[in-house]
Amino acid sequence: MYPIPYLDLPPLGAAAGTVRLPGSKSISNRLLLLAGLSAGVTTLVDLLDSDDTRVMLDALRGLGCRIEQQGRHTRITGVAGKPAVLEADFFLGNAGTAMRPLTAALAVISTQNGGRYTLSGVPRMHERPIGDLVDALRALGVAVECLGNEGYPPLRLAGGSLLLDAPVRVRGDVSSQFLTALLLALPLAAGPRAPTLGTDGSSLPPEGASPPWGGPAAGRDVVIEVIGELISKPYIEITLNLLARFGIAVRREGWQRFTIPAGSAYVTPGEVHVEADASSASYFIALGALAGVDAPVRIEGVGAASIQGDIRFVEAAQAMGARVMAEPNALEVRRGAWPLKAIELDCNHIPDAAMTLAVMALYADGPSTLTNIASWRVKETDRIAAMATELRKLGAQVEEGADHIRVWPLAQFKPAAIHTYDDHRMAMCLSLAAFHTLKGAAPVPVRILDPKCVAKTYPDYFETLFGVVAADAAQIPVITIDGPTASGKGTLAAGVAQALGYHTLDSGSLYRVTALAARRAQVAADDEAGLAAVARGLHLQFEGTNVILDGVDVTERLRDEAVGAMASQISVWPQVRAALFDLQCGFRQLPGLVADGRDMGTVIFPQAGLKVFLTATPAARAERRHKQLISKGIPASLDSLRADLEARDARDKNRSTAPLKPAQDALLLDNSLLGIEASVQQVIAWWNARLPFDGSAGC
Ligand SMILES: Nc1ncnc2c1ncn2[C@@H]1O[C@H](COP(=O)(O)OP(=O)(O)O)[C@@H](O)[C@H]1O
Ligand SMILES: Nc1ccn([C@H]2C[C@H](O)[C@@H](COP(=O)(O)OP(=O)(O)O)O2)c(=O)n1
Repeated sequence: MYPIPYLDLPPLGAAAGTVRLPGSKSISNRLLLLAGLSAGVTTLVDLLDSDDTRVMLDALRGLGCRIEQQGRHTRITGVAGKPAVLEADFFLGNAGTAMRPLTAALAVISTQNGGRYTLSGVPRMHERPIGDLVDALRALGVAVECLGNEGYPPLRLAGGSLLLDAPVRVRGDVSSQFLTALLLALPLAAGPRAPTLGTDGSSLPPEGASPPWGGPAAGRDVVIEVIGELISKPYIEITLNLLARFGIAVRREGWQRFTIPAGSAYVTPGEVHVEADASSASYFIALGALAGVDAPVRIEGVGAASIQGDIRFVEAAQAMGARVMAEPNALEVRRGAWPLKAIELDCNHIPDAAMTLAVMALYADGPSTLTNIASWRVKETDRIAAMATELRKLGAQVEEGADHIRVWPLAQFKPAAIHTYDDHRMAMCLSLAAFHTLKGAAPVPVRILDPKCVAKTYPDYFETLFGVVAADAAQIPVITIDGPTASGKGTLAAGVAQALGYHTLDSGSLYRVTALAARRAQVAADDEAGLAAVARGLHLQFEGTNVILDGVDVTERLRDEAVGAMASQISVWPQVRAALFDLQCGFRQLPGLVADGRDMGTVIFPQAGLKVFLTATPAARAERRHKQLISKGIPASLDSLRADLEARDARDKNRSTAPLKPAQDALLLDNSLLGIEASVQQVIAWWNARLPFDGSAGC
């Protein structure tokens, strides 16, 4: 995940490779609730790990479920429909898949155990309507109070008595999640009730409940009727499918009437595998259609056997020209028609994945129209408005209606800072606008603001994307920071890289590790050919900022002054420098690089977008190095450090190959009196001034 204010995507080219997607959010949260309501232990394999599932897990813990997580397995010990917790406040973030079903389940439970529960979320959650569910629950006899605006969370559930003689009626034309919520919760009311015993052993109704409080001993049929035309039917199919796996065989008459049979009780199936998220697959299906030119983009974890409605996004992508090969549990996607073919599509059956089509439409051969998408307006944000606004920033012509969007193709993209509205799908969809595969168009980058919003369903989305796309190396941004020893290059490079989500190259560590390996192999500091052979033969791995030599972490060893001194000596040899050239260039990877050393701007990355030459007075640098060593418990003398540092400066500056000197176009930064954070901010400001994004766009 990139927990940074913005992530810049350079122009992207071909895509190929395999992605393994995280588990489905819809399936994960439904399974969690069902497992929590069942008796006994349910093991969920490959459960999605995201904000929304964490919210649901926390709620289940709050109800008294035991949760154990180990590797790919999550074990949930359910409360058998009877949580002992009678009062609790649940904070559910912006997770609609937690808010709706938990509201229904806790409503029924509160009528049965006299419990008092409140459910709240982030401000956006309090703007997302839940009135249709509240109306249905009130008609059912539950005391539901809207604590803010009527028809919206936060809610208080305060018992009541269930009136089950007439069918429960719920609207189905705004969101199918209300029906899902009732289907998941009402088996609690259909099953046989064990009587509650008074202290004297007599059968008592729970406090606050009026008869009939428990229903007949054998249970009763619970009938749900849908008012209006039910939307997003595939999500109801998922709900029914998962209920069946927990032993609840709902009888369905068309899409209007659903009967939960008398005596129903949640029975854990033991272990359940969570299939990958079909909505998340849509970004990689689109990727294949846009950029799967030579080899396919292979998507594992979801395929033709999926129970998720969004798998039908495949048909939409095919209609736009994608070539898709579907296996039961995997998909392979390549570009077919190019440009893509414009479509006009009723997207009621794929509301979430359809957002991806709106961005694909930029690459089509005419205007594309997506209809029947009114539900977009009540999602994480008003997605029709948000999509129209952001596509227009890219330069596209967009028509927006109450329940449709029309997008015209774009010949030349504008660099844009894309707002994501705390909506994971906005971030993931709009990342596809970074592809520049249209003939004659100048490639431009895309800035995604608040990229961490993808954590809602796909925390590693961008890392996965970068794993399967290629970019022209010249398009991958590089910032170089050169300067003398102890000027703070490494510290500054790390700070800048962290702020931008970029990789780092500590080139000095490569000279240091060569020096260390040479010492071990007893190759002398003046044996140029021998040293170059050592450099070429290094077996290195990099784990974050740690350097692994021959399988051993040598990061700390590399900082020894003796190793540093030898590094300075051996770095004068042209053959050694040449031997390390390709290794250094290889660090230029998506989404960008901050490289520090002596010749980053002059020799290794002469085309870098920003070159900084960092200096500080010898006194300040000696002081810093002294502090650094003392803090690590390494004894050091300030005078000898300064003498050593000046000798090293002289050697680094005066060597004939790649001497230490500012590149002609480098910006000088003397940080003798400038703190670390201020130095980082200065470099970021210089960097942003060189980028084509509108600086006022929220970062
Ligand atoms: N701007 C600064 N002000 C004060 N101390 C700094 C500053 N930048 C870095 N330092 C400190 O100086 C020491 C040397 O920094 P380092 O990044 O290792 O230098 P280099 O990579 O140039 O050898 C570290 O202890 C670091 O925390
Ligand atoms: N790009 C580079 C990086 C380092 N070197 C050499 C010169 C330095 O004295 C050594 C060690 O570099 P390093 O950056 O780790 O050293 P300091 O932390 O600045 O003391 O390697 C180089 O010649 N070219």
